[in-house]
Amino acid sequence: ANTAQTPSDVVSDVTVVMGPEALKREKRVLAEGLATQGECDMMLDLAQVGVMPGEDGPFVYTDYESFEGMEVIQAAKLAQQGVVSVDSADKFLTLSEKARRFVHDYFGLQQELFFEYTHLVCRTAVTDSGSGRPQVDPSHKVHVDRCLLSYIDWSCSYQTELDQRHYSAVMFLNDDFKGGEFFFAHNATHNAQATVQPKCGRLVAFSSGPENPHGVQAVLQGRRCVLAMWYTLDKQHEELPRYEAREMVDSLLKPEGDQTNEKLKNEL
Ligand SMILES: O=C(O)CCC(=O)C(=O)O
Ligand SMILES: [Fe+2]
Repeated sequence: ANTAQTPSDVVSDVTVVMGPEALKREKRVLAEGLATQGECDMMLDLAQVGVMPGEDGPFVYTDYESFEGMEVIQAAKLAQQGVVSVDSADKFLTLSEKARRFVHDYFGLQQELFFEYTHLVCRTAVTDSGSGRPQVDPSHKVHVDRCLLSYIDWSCSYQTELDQRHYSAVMFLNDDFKGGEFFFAHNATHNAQATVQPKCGRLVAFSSGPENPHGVQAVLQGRRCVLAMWYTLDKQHEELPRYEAREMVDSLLKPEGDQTNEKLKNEL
């Protein structure tokens, strides 16, 4: 089994717990240690305050869950407004950056790997759904991140708004909910081929193409939050608002003392 230490020097506290053998395919990895409990709690607090209703359409839609997500720029703006802590917006950026570096190093990429989209996402079970939920009603149907998967012949059609996605990663933030397992699917069925239990600091990463159909089992109780990330090798599709978010957060993080000194200098 691929249980070797991470090849990454940069992300040294991360351990690979499942490789291609256990996960049944190349270009799949499960790692732990991407975030501490304290860091997960900060992300959960951020999600609690600021997640906006999602507009993610039919793939995530089920009547039995609500789906909400927040982008890094939204977190930075909320920090600026004093609605969320600057530290949590900063953590959103640094945790996702840590994940990106791990994915880049683990898959041995020679080229730079850019963020394409970063999303803090929660799926919450409707509390009064009772036993009405259909037997097969996943939180997120089997899909491929890079193309549109046909449920008739399992072919993948490439669409301009998706096909720049080259790698995907999901950092789990909590486990206090029922259901919500992540799974890789067999190519031509919805059945799980390898299942991953969400847990704070755990990261599943994979190449985004048709070799990696995957989904999320129904969240039956509680709220499941993750940091979902898509990366691209194509700089043209880089997630530019990250730079703006980083600048905003950096200026908010500047110690008070510095500003006072600036003021003093100006007054002298
Ligand atoms: O939340 C997860 O575990 C995976 C979500 C996912 O596959 C997606 O949003 O594309
Ligand atoms: Fe996905």
